[in-house]
This record gives sequence, C-alpha cells and structure tokens, in this order.
Amino acid sequence: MTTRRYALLIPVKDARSAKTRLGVGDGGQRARLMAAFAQDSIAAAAASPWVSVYVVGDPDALADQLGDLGVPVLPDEGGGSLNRALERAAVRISAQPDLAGVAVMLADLPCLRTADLDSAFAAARGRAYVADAEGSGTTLLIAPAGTPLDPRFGAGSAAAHAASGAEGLTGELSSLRQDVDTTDDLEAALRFGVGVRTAQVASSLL
Ligand SMILES: Nc1nc2c(ncn2[C@@H]2O[C@H](COP(=O)(O)OP(=O)(O)OP(=O)(O)O)[C@@H](O)[C@H]2O)c(=O)[nH]1
Ligand SMILES: C=C(OP(=O)(O)O)C(=O)O
Repeated sequence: MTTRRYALLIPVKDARSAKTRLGVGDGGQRARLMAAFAQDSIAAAAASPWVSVYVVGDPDALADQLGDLGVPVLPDEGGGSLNRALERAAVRISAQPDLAGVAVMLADLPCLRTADLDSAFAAARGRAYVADAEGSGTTLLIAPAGTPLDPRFGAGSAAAHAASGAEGLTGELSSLRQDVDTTDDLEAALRFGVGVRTAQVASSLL
C-alpha cells in the first residue's frame, strides 16, 4: 500500500440528461436513480485509502445531486466531450504534489464495494483499466504518475484502452464491473446488491 494517493476523477453529468437507455420511471424518477448511483459510487470510492475523490461536472447542476457527500467538484471543461473533460481535469489536478497518479472511475457503479477498488489499484503495475462485466466498456482507468491518462471512454472503450497500451486487469473485481446502462443492467445490479441510496430509490420505482 502506498502512502501517496491517486486523484480519482469521477465524471457526473446533470442527472436530468443522463441514462437515457434506462427504461424505468419518468424523467424525474430516472434522474433520482442516476443521482443515487453516483452517490453510492462516490461513497464507496471515497472510503478507499488509495484515492482522493474529485467529481468532474457542473458544480451548480450537481449541488443537489451529490447530497451531503462533501466531495470537491472540478468544472467540466469538455464542451460535451467526456474524454476532453477528463483530460482537462487531469491537467488541473496533476499540479498537486505527491500524487500516486490520476485515475478515472465512472459513476454508474451502484454495487461498488471499496475492497474491489482497493484490489484494482493494488494490481495495477502501470497504466491499467477495468472492463465492465460485458467486456466492451471501461469502469476504471488508472494512470500512475509519469504515464498519460489518455482516456478513451465511449463505445468500445475497453478495446480502445487495450489498443492504447493499457493493461486490462483480470481479477474478479465483480462489484467494480457491474455498471448500469440499461434496465437489464439495473435488474442484475439489484440482484447483486446495490448501495443504500440506490436501494431506497429503486424500491420506490420497481
Ligand atoms: N462531467 C461529465 N460526465 C459525463 C459526460 N458524459 C458522461 N458522463 C458521466 O460518465 C459516466 C458514463 O456515462 P455514460 O454511461 O456514457 O452516460 P449517459 O450519457 O448517462 O448514458 P446514456 O444516456 O444511456 O448513454 C456517467 O457517470 C455520466 O454521468 C460529460 O460529458 N461530462
Ligand atoms: C462511457 C462508457 O460507459 P458506458 O458503457 O456506461 O456508456 C465506457 O464504458 O467507456
């Protein structure tokens, strides 16, 4: 275990325009669910001794959405591009001394258990990523100090991160792979076990 921490960037967009592929509830209910995913993801990550968490997004839009988690918010300077927003935030944060590196975790991981995040950081030997359960997306990208973040999130991002030279971590890491994009994913996540905030919102919806 290192004494230096990674800056863990967690991008969160305004819940009202997020998760259009989730076919549950109306727009307002989907926004509450999305906010709960983000809160559970952030709370589990913030408990890890490997990271200091920074949300990347619009601070005004996120004020309600993040509840009382008390995490710092870096502005989204991506102009609609997730990868550009992450690169800009990484440049801002890497001015901090004594970082172990910069990492990115997506905020649609309502099942996340801190131990899986810890295991991923412990296993990374260089720039590394964790693919989602389906194998096509990426849930975590780790760039140790001295390596570029070079984020390639979006459709087919696991293959894109592999092609860019990052190592795909092979541990089970099941709660870190259980991302929720679709209604089927949500059902799988509920069977797996979600965090308290998601459980509460989901029970009022399903
Ligand atoms: N700050 C920021 N976060 C983003 C942006 N795009 C996506 N995200 C976040 O990145 C994570 C993964 O995003 P996607 O699963 O692609 O998001 P989505 O647009 O909410 O989902 P769909 O509408 O179903 O495609 C989620 O935590 C989003 O909130 C962006 O442009 N800026
Ligand atoms: C942006 C991504 O996420 P999702 O699969 O949640 O759209 C990704 O996996 O790169």
